[in-house]
Amino acid sequence: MVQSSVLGFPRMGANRELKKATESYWAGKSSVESLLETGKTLRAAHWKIQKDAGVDIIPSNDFSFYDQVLDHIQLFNAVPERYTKYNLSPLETLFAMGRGLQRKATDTTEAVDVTSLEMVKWFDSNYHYVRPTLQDNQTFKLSGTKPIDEFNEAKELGIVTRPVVLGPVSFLHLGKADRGQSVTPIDLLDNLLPVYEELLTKLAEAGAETVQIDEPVLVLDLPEKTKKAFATAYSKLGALANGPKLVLATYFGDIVHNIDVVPSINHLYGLHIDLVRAPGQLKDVLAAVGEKQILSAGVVDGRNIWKTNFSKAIGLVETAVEALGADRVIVATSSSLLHTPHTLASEKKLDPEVADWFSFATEKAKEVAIIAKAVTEGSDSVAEELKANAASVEARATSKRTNDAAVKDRQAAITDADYSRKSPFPERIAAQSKTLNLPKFPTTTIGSFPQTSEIRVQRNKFTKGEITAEQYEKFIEKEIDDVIAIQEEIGLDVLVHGEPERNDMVQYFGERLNGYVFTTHAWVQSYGSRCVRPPIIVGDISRPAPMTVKESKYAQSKTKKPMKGMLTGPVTCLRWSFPRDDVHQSVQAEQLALALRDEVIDLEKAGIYVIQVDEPAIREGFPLRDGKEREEYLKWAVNSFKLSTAGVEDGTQIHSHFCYSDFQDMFSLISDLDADVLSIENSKSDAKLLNVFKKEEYPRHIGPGVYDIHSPRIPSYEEIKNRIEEMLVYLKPEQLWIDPDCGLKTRQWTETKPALTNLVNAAKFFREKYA
Ligand SMILES: CN1c2c(nc(N)[nH]c2=O)NC[C@@H]1CNc1ccc(C(=O)N[C@@H](CCC(=O)N[C@@H](CCC(=O)N[C@@H](CCC(=O)O)C(=O)O)C(=O)O)C(=O)O)cc1
Ligand SMILES: N[C@@H](CCS)C(=O)O
Ligand SMILES: [Zn+2]
Repeated sequence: MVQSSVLGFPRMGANRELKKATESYWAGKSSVESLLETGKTLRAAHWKIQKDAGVDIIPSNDFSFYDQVLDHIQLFNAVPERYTKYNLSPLETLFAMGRGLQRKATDTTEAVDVTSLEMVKWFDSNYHYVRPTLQDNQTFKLSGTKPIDEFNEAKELGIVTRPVVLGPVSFLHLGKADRGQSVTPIDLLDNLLPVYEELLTKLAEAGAETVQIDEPVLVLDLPEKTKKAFATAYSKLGALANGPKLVLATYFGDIVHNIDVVPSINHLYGLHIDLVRAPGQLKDVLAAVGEKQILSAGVVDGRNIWKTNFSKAIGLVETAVEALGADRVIVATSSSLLHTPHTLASEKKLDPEVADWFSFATEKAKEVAIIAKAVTEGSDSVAEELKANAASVEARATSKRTNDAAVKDRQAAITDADYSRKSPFPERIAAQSKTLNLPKFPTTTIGSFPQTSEIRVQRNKFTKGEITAEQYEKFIEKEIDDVIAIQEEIGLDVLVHGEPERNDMVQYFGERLNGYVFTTHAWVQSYGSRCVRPPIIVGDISRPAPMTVKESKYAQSKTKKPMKGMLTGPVTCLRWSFPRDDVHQSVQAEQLALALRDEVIDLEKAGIYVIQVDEPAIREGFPLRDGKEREEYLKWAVNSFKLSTAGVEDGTQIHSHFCYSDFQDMFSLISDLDADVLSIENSKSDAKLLNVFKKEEYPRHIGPGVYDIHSPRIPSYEEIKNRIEEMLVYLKPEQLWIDPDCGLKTRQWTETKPALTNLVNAAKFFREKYA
């Protein structure tokens, strides 16, 4: 019999209960017991959803109060000493690593001041994990029981789950040496394996027959040493006297380039592959799996919201069954469903025509069960479901909503000249110096200011029709007035309007563009307690009207300082939406670029002479593996940015922003964007990363973020000054801008004002030093 399985379920809850409980606990408004109880309730609810959907193999330990990789850091006692020295509780330590902790001394406790660990993109997704940060003399110890406790918790509810554990090779490969340390993480494998042996044995003792061990790094280009580590690790973990059966899970790509690793793991019970992202790997993998090994076929997309095409999925599964037999095939989600929203049932406002095309986590759980049944018992056993699915797939393929001839005509008329600014950078910056008249070390922020609960409440009232458009507009104008006054008081040079009118930097644009639909409840975790509600691209994209001009123009009218217009770039709009799967991403990016080009030109016409086009997702879109796909991506991603920005005069300054600094393998892309000013994340990474800008003699302006905005802690004046000093080793004073490393929407004003005051004072120090 073909079984069905889910690799992981979203943990926030249908109404983001986990986010609300966590933030309430952080704010001191509710107890730790109440937070733990919410976690328990959600886990039970999610197991039940999957059981009711008919899923045979249900995961546990996919839940986390912050991030699953961070859980493993704590589970293996790989917590740096700067966190353990405060004797915090395990949960407090977890959150301190995730988001930093700054706490004044009390009568009974000492003061705490510690920054967070680095947070990085989970492969090419908009989910962020906390990076294992390792020491030269790193030791590991099993120091917790979370996977076992959660397995037992489900068992008590009558559900025998398959625990999910991040594999040792991925844990180490995704980690890094701590600042000042030089360890190559994979060299720590021998130290780490005994901890896995103990953990797996304990899981088996608790009754876990099978464990899903995630090794997603197998889809990457791996150094030889890392590839060999698979054999070392799994010859031990797959042969434990009393260990569980292991299903090694890979996702987000194919493993064909690492197929020589497969023989070293084909004594394991099973192997999971992502057949949504890489259906072409099936043949090679079938030929390489072990004689008795199970293949878990990931045919239901864990990364997007489109209904599975049953006919295609069944075809793939049947190919596997023909080769291996029904008992050796599992129908699965392609990856964890963490990246999909909870349930389509919450969407009461979606047009039924398009709602019928979607499937969220709860519906996807049903899909794996239906596909498994179709293959096991024959299509007659699920005839109704197959018929409805085929009708839905056909309706989408032929819908008028997907095609707009005017958009296609405009794309066809694009010329080479549309991609280039009028003059090269030296002439542009000379013109910009005249229009903008900025000091050395100009200061700015990245766009958003705190999204206070007042802002959210007013927006919510407006959405529900409880206040009029005029009342809402007045409220937004007042917010803009306030942030301008604050920025002028602090002494920033290039101001922003603060983005109070935006729910999210992508959703906001999605709601204003043709070709998109948006949801009311389809939240997806981005990091920690933060969630996004990606809009959905269903058809060709165009801009019916200006999207940001009113607010930017208003803001500029309220200050003599330059006001920066603020847009989200085409690649980021694409990647942080749920994209179409029937049209290449480059086509969708080009359509977005044309819409944004019109917006950029309209902003300039309205008197906005600094325009930032954010492209934080351009890095995560970079294909995971070296090769042709990367070359193609570099071309279309750069072109779409240039198409959106190149329509302005020389004196208009184009900024771009990326909240990461991992440039080594894509410096050409950064440079080719031809933005006048770049602001990048640099606060958590080693300033040496800037070396690439020095080495490549980067000619334009750059603002490497001087502090980490993801943490509530306030950076001191000295700290920022030291950071700038470090940057000046790599960058010329005349090219350096001073800014935080991302927008301030997630921060409180009590954190923002002192942090920016310290930032401006630090810039003034260098202005005098280099006067
Ligand atoms: C910069 N980043 C972003 C990423 N992706 C995006 N799509 N957007 C980003 O900004 N990726 C990388 C980084 C880091 N990631 C994030 C992700 C999310 C946030 C964030 O602050 N999220 C907010 C939600 C933002 C939002 O859409 N808010 C809406 C709805 C607010 C709401 O909850 N309303 C309530 C009712 C109102 C009330 O009474 O309070 C409700 O619906 O129940 C809005 O503002 O209108 C979050 O809170 O998680 C930051 C960085
Ligand atoms: N302008 C956006 C960029 C975030 S990446 C903001 O400030 O929130
Ligand atoms: Zn950012």
